[in-house]
Amino acid sequence: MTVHLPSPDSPLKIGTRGSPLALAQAHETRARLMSAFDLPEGAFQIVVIKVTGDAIQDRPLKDIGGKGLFTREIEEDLLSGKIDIAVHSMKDMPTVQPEGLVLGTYLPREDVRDAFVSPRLRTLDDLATGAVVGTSSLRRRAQLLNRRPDLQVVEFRGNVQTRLKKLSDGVAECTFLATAGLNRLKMTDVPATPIAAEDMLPAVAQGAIGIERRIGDERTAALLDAIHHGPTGQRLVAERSFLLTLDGSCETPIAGLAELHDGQLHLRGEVLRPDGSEAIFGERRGPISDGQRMGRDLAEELLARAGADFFDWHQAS
Ligand SMILES: NCc1[nH]cc(CCC(=O)O)c1CC(=O)O
Repeated sequence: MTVHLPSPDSPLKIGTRGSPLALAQAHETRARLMSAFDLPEGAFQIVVIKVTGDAIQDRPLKDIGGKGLFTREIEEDLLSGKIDIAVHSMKDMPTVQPEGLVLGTYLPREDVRDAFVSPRLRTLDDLATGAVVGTSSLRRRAQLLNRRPDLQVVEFRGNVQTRLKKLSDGVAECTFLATAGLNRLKMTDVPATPIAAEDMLPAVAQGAIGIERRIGDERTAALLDAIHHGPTGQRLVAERSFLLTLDGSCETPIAGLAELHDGQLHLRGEVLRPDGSEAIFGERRGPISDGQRMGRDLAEELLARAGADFFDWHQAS
């Protein structure tokens, strides 16, 4: 099939949020497309889309709309044709896309691990009894409190600089960031140490960039085919199937990680009570092509072990 290539006269419009990480991811996507088809930069137009979530920095995400909040407006521009592709952090993406859109192209995954960020300390074990830690992530909060019920968790939002300033001001002893974000932003001077997945299982799809397009836009489909990273796709199929079956609202602390070893898929998953009082972990190993079934199967196991009242708390408020 001949690919109808974009050109400066008919550029491919790449939609993205305006945060430094989102821009870095859009630039990486453009660079991969340029080299796959030997195209000039002018064949692409990066369109920055202002989204509500970025403008609201002072309230917890879950209070202003949660997952989907950062993507809904971008998806509207994709559907209307203002942009041709949307580049996303897969961690922030709902498991189901709006009618008319497909999200199935992935760039090679970055480091999946969370990072322990502190100007003074190196690891979780360095935290004194009762130490104050900063995070707004329900998952990280629950995982931390599960291991260390003595810790005090305070809300921490904002960009990396804001958070580092809060740490140096003594607001908290440490915070947590995805290592992938730090790497993609080349923030080598941030005092961050990766945390093993065994100690803090990452969020589903952490470190993965996904590219969304309109169904039926065959020119774009052919372009994206050339930069798709198959192994990342196989891992994400299992992780997102796990998440879909758990029907995780943004208020349920969920972690999940699929890895490929010796031609096999290894999927680990965890659900927690928000206060960390209980964590339920499970895993599966199987053929790579069984990822979707394994994700569903593991989620069903965790749901059964959790029991009906495990998720009740979030209807109470
Ligand atoms: N929820 C925000 C978000 N979405 C993606 C990343 C980092 C990059 C990634 O995981 O792909 C982050 C920041 C963080 O968790 O530190």
